[in-house]
Amino acid sequence: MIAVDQEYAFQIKNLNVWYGDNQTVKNLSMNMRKNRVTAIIGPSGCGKSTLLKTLNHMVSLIPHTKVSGEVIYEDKNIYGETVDLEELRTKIGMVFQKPAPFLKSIYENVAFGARIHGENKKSDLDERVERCLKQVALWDEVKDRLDKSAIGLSGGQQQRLCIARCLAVEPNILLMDEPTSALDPIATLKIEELLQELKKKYSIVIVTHNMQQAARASDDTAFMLNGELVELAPTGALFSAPKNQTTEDYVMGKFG
Ligand SMILES: Nc1ncnc2c1ncn2[C@@H]1O[C@H](COP(=O)(O)OP(=O)(O)OP(=O)(O)O)[C@@H](O)[C@H]1O
Repeated sequence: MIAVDQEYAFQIKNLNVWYGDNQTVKNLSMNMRKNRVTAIIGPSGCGKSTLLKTLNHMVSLIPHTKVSGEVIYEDKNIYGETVDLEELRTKIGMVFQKPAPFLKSIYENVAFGARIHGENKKSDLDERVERCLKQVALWDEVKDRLDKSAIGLSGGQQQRLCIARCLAVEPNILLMDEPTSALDPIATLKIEELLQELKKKYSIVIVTHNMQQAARASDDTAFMLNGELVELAPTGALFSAPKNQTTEDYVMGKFG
């Protein structure tokens, strides 16, 4: 019987990930709180994205990958028990670095997710599309052009649309892999503001290169180095009074 703490969206225990012979996550244990934004920071190649991809089992789509240890989500170790991967990836949505809307209308990008969730009635679909676009603060900007191609939106709008598409399938977790790295500062701030709204309903894990972003937008921050977790702390504490000297050097910009 697994000890599940309801406070946490994920409990990770002794997690190891290998790509072939290259071990990229090393004996990593940490908990990620529900309805909080957890930021994962660390230098390029330290394993941030790999860690994120273990959380929705995406890592197992990559050939020659091996995972050991536990990721407990809800009441299951998703690496120890049979899990319905389709359902898992519905409940744990993912937003990528480069916004990649479908080559469809704005409406269809969101309705697509809703249909997967089994919604087919036009009035219900309309209602859900509107609700999701409002959740990402995009509705007012697009309500008069819902039938126009999503590709005509700005990068920041496209990224908010991709988040709305995730929300349409009713996840409870959002994983974000450097969601603002392709965006300008204003669009970036909009997404960061959005996170503060979304965390009321969802648990969010964000990988970021941008330490200011972690400091501004997250509640907890995990600092990784060479596949290991160096330090996990409430964000204010990690940046102002890190316990570990290596964390301090990193957040002071001395390396990375
Ligand atoms: N599909 C893959 N196949 C083989 N090796 C991989 C694969 N993806 C990542 N790696 C390797 O695993 C290590 C960790 O990569 P990962 O992308 O998780 O790091 P990261 O901290 O997110 O890096 P970045 O900040 O540059 O995106 C790197 O050495 C990388 O080259």
